[in-house]
Amino acid sequence: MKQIVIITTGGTIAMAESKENGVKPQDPSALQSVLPLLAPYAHTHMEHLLNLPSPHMTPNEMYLLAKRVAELLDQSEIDGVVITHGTDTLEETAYFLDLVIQSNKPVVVTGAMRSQNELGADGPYNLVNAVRVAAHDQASGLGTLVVFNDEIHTAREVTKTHTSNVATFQSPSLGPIGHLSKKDIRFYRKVIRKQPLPLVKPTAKVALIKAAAGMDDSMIKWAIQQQYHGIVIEALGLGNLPPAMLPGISQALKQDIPVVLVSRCYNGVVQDIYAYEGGGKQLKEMGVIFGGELNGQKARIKLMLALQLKLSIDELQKVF
Ligand SMILES: NC(=O)C[C@H](N)C(=O)O
Repeated sequence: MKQIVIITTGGTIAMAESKENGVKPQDPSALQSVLPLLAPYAHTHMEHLLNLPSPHMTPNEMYLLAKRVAELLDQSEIDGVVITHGTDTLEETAYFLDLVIQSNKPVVVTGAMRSQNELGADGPYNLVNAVRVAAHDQASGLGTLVVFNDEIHTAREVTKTHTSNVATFQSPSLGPIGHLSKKDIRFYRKVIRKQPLPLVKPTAKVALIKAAAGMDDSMIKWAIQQQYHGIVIEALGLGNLPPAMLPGISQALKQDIPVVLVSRCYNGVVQDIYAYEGGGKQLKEMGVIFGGELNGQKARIKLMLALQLKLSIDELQKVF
């Protein structure tokens, strides 16, 4: 039987609801009540690393978590790691791990939409499924996975799509890479992993700005004044911006602040196709980095990590 370590970090899966006080964190040891349910699938051990609502997670906690995951996976007797996490920033932590963990052993992130004492609590079920996936031979070499509501998603593609539904995690462009049924687990496609980035403490400040009709460059200029080290812009459609945002972008680039462009559309990649003012062609010529299929919050995590490498704009474009 495989040996899987479960690291708890907080989130609704570690919370309970009271009628007077709403949903709040609990003693994380309550999660250990799930351990007997895991016995048919793997030998498990639980470590309580953090007990945070996931809006309190920062890149520093992501780094501490990644270091612990890497340390555990280096041990030959450990076959995989499962992490329980709040769902609000789960995709950011999962993607952070995906970018920095070198090991091919399974890393699976899960959580819950309903806390421990709510009707239909999904935490225990998701945790059992996460351990089932982490103990599965085909889960190796796929990067960090997110297991939720009977589905297996890659950290690169998955995003939280619903404020409350238990089917909140979706991979809009490509769908899940696998499904769990009562009897088995099916994987449907392979994953092409990129070269991992170094596991370093991310100290760079990266702003995330969403474009909208009629916006100007005041937020970009504010980010420059506040000495942000990088800026991610969620652009319109295929990768286009209102012209009034461009002077701020030029200023950022002149001051060697990289600007990464992704789309506010949740499907597809950004490309330099449109040739009108503010269109992708002009942005590319200015030196804006195109962030492919990533959403804004993930491009921000990647830029934070990539900035530590002190790369040129051209080299940064290759990383993206
Ligand atoms: N379902 C959840 O876990 C949401 C919670 N607010 C969190 O992210 O910690």
